[in-house]
Amino acid sequence: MSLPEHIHSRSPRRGVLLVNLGTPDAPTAPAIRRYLREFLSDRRVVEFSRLFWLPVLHLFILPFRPLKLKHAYESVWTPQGSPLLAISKRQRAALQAALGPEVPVALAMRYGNPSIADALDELGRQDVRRLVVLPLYPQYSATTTATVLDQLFGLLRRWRWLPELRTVNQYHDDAGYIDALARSVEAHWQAQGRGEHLLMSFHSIPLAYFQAGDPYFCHCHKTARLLAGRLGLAQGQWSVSFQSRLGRTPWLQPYTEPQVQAMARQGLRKLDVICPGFSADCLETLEEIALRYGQSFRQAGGEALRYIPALNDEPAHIAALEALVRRELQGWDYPAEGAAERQARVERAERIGPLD
Ligand SMILES: C=CC1=C(C)c2cc3[nH]c(cc4nc(cc5[nH]c(cc1n2)c(C)c5CCC(=O)O)C(CCC(=O)O)=C4C)c(C)c3C=C
Ligand SMILES: [Fe+2]
Ligand SMILES: [Fe+2]
Repeated sequence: MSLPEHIHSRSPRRGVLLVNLGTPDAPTAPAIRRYLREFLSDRRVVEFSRLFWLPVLHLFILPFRPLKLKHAYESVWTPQGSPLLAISKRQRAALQAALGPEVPVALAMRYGNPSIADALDELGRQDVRRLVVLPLYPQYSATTTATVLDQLFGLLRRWRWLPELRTVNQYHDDAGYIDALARSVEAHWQAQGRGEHLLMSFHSIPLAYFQAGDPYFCHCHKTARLLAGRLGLAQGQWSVSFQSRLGRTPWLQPYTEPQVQAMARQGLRKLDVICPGFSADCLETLEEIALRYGQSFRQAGGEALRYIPALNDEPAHIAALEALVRRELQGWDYPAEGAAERQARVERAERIGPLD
């Protein structure tokens, strides 16, 4: 007897959810304030006791920081909006093209818009029942990857019929990712000549989080080692630093800005800087590194800090993301079993018998 066709021939629809950090809706103080309020109220990001932190946030940060950040955001804003969102949309479209229309790809931001809630609804409407979630953070951190998953699982608590889920935890040592980084450095060297040193700058996190077990610092160093190896760089030709710290507690070191200044003072003229932890260019790369630290480097006597763009929607990057997603999708892609295979399996189970 054979089973009716529909029982084994149609498998549930698969889909992909890309998630990045998020960015304000506009380069204005109110929009930046809304964004920072959501971001900096996240307990995964700021672990201080709420009793201490909420008054500090609402009295000392939210009234002032948006006014300062407004100019920074204005300096990088594009006709398509915030660079982070504009680039993320291109990444989504490119990955959608690579995977084909059978596997819908949605984009969400952990803070701000488009929200994870909206993206989940969109995937639900497309009848997706098997979902691969790819947070666009190559190095795992509780402050980034984990909070994306917290938010996702929190939203799903209200769903009756949960989708099957696979989550990509990190891809800091993935061959396709390292290869895409190496190609982008080589393309930069081709176009502008080789700098005297390659600085790999990652977003910092509070030192206490590392000491409590966050693997982020180790992931950053492994990415850097693999990239240097792939580029054939010798010791002294490359180094690692950490940028974008906030507040007064110690964060992962060495800090990028003093590092860049020290290199200029030691006589370095042309410095190449790459930020491998940022899958898309954003305020922290375009304004902080390229503009601000570029200036600090020149003021300290350097000639040029050459920022190497993030992987963005480079074909090698999209190919790497596609491979990560396909690896997860493949487990759901098993071929339907024929009658003979099923019979063989039943006989094998009978030979083993009940193990009482
Ligand atoms: C206060 C704590 C913060 C932690 C911890 C943190 C970790 C972290 N952030 C990124 C990636 C990005 N951060 C960006 C901006 C940004 N980050 C923080 C604070 C922390 N980040 C703030 C307050 C801001 C806003 C800007 C500012 O106030 O300086 C961005 C850019 C957003 C954009 O709009 O372009 C990214 C991307 C990572 C990867 C990370 C930990 C590993
Ligand atoms: Fe950040
Ligand atoms: Fe910053």
